[in-house]
Amino acid sequence: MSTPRTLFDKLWDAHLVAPESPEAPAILYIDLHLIHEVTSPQAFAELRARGLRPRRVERTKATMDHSTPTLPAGPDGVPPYVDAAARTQVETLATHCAEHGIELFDPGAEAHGIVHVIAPELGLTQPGMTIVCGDSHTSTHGAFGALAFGIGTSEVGHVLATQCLLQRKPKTMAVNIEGRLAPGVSAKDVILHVIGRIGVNGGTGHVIEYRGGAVRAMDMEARMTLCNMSIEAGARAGMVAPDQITFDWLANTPRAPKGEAFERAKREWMRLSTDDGAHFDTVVEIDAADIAPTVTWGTHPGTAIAVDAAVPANDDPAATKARDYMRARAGQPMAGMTVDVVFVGSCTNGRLSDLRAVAEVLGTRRVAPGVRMLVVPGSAEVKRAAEAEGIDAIVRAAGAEWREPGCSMCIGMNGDTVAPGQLAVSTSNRNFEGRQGKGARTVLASPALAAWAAVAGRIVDPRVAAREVAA
Ligand SMILES: CC(C)[C@H](C(=O)O)[C@@H](O)C(=O)O
Ligand code: SF4
Repeated sequence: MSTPRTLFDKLWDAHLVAPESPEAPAILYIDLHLIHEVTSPQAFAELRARGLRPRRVERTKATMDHSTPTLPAGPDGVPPYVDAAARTQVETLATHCAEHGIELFDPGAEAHGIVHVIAPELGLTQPGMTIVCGDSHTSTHGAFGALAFGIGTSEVGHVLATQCLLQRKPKTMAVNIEGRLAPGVSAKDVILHVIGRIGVNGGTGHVIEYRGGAVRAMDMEARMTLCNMSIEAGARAGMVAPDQITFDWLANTPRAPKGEAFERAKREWMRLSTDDGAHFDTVVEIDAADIAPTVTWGTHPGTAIAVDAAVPANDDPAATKARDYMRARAGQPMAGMTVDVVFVGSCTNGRLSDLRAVAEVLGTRRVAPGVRMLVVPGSAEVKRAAEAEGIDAIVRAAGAEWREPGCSMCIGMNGDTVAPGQLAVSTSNRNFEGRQGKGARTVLASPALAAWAAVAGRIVDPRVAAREVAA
């Protein structure tokens, strides 16, 4: 009998061009290379300087998302870029794609939006693949049982030129989430809880496999939310073994194999799970029943606590600094904090199920006076599907802004920013100082919690809010 292997081991072995040695990292074959406007310009410049051309253009797909405006183009047809640099960045990618024959999903295309939203919905992301992108949240694609991770700009150039990547073999971590999630607890609460437990460096050097009954019960969008934030725990990648839920999703995507080819692929995909008895370097056990609606109090995602908890009172310098920046008092309950902005969107929570959760809370309610709420679908497809259900109408009637797809206020590169000192409840993945704008204070949360915060004008426990409404 051969040694039992983890899902990660199987993917690693299947893509190994040359194993690692003490002198050199392993060489891995890359099945899908996603590129966007922020981390590709220097890579293309490097190629040109060396007289090289992309090796496998059909395995390279491009999109624009970070610097693209979320307001429609003016009468001149030019999108309202925040500045000339943003426009140049976007136009440079278009030029590079045209020059090399790389398929580009630009705002003019039917399919466009955030790279980690469009690749799965197109079916470009498939189980068993190695997927890289010059973007840390590439871990999202691991939800399909792919080995997917972010790479640096010089590596983008390397992959463009060779379709291969130099990598040291990471360690493996199992995060077992057993039991059932309580009502009102979503995948976002789960991943915030996990990061709160293991810390922002807890996954360093590891590839995480999320396992257990609570994960198996999640739909694909929830699994993507889970894998998306693996990087915020320091992990190289996150993954979930593919199953019938994965195959059903893929069957409805335009680029997945069709007919007999799909059945053949599915037979291969079904082998992509961790063998019984396979060894993980690190194992973390989580009881799903322990997970509450979760928020962050500080300036990194590891500061996740239950929404009914209080800002910790520990007096180490980092905590003091974070409390000062957040203008939060030690011992202050999270619930009740005044909210200025609510952002719903990003590659973490900008999918249809997320917008449905928001619409369900909003219903016929209105955003509290003085609160600005921005709802940004993750892709054109998400936007179309949401509009077909009337979600845009609910959002607008509530007094919130309904935008074009893109990264938007997750990172603020396109001009959608939070003003200095304002507190934003955000469904995105990073609450670093200045992330959403200079001096902006970010509280990470699920879509449902964000929507309740918009309605109340303060942070509220969605369980309490739902109970009060029902009473
Ligand atoms: C701009 C890009 C390189 C960056 C990343 O790598 O993740 C961004 O997407 C982010 O979320 O901070
Ligand atoms: S939505 Fe946010 S996290 Fe995702 S790729 Fe864009 S900037 Fe990065």
